Amino acid sequence: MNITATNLHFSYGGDVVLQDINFELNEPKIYGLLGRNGAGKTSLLSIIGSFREPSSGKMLINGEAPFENAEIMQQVAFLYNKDNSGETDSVKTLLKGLQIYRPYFDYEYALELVKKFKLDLKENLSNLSTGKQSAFNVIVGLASRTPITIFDEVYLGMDAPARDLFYKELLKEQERHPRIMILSTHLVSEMDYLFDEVLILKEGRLLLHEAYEDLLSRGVNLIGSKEAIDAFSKNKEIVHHEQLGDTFSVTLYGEFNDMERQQARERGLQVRNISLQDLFIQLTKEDEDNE
Ligand SMILES: Nc1ncnc2c1ncn2[C@@H]1O[C@H](COP(=O)(O)OP(=O)(O)OP(=O)(O)O)[C@@H](O)[C@H]1O
Repeated sequence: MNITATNLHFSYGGDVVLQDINFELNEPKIYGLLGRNGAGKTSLLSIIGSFREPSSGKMLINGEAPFENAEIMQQVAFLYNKDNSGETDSVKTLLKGLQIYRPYFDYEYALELVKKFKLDLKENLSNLSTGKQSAFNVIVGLASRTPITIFDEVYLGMDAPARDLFYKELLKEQERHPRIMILSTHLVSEMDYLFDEVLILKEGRLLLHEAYEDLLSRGVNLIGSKEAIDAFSKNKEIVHHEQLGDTFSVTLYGEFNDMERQQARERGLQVRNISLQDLFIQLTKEDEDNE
């Protein structure tokens, strides 16, 4: 399977929500889609999930536009925090029903997960707690085994042990049945270890798309004297800087190789790699956050 976005734009009425988005996801990997509130994550995922159409440009799945495309829709599961208040069916009835239109759905596996997440099969979905309804979405996404599975912040209602269970199941599933999994989140520090690749949206634009390992090696924090820091941040992208008394600290984004690290240490600088969460915060900072 592959997902390709080319010069994709999307607006709600007159409001531009996504601008000039270009990327290709073509391997069965776990992709983390990060962005601050309102960055456009749900809008982008709903286009992949056949819920919406781009205003211009293209979103193609295996070369075809997903919108109202029945064949493609069977290959994609888009899970989000749905309002289930009108739902009158039990968990069991709903899971059984999914077998009809989800060709890869594994009912036995769904039952296994129901036990693990401690859901009551006979209970109406609408009567479950918020966290258990989120767990239901997680179960549907995992057991659907669709070649493209999208979780749009479904785990937000779940408590920490339940989220942990989800992450573990996700990794096991990915090993057994590799697929394109896209997870949107702002729980970056909790989920970063899951990601093979990371996409960051900022104000409707794709800021970056990189392998997680590469991304981590690009974020470096230097602490020390102004002179030494200035020398080492020349020609680098400075994403954050601050002064604490006589000590300066900068966060750089870009190649910072072993030799440069060694030289920086020799000049008395502390050199630290930064976490994806820190990098995310620095890269998606708005101008007013710096004031
Ligand atoms: N149904 C809608 N009608 C009009 N504007 C909308 C609608 N849904 C979203 N938007 C706007 O689109 C922009 C992007 O929203 P979107 O939900 O895609 O962002 P997000 O990154 O998923 O945010 P969050 O992390 O808060 O869920 C926002 O400015 C939002 O106000």
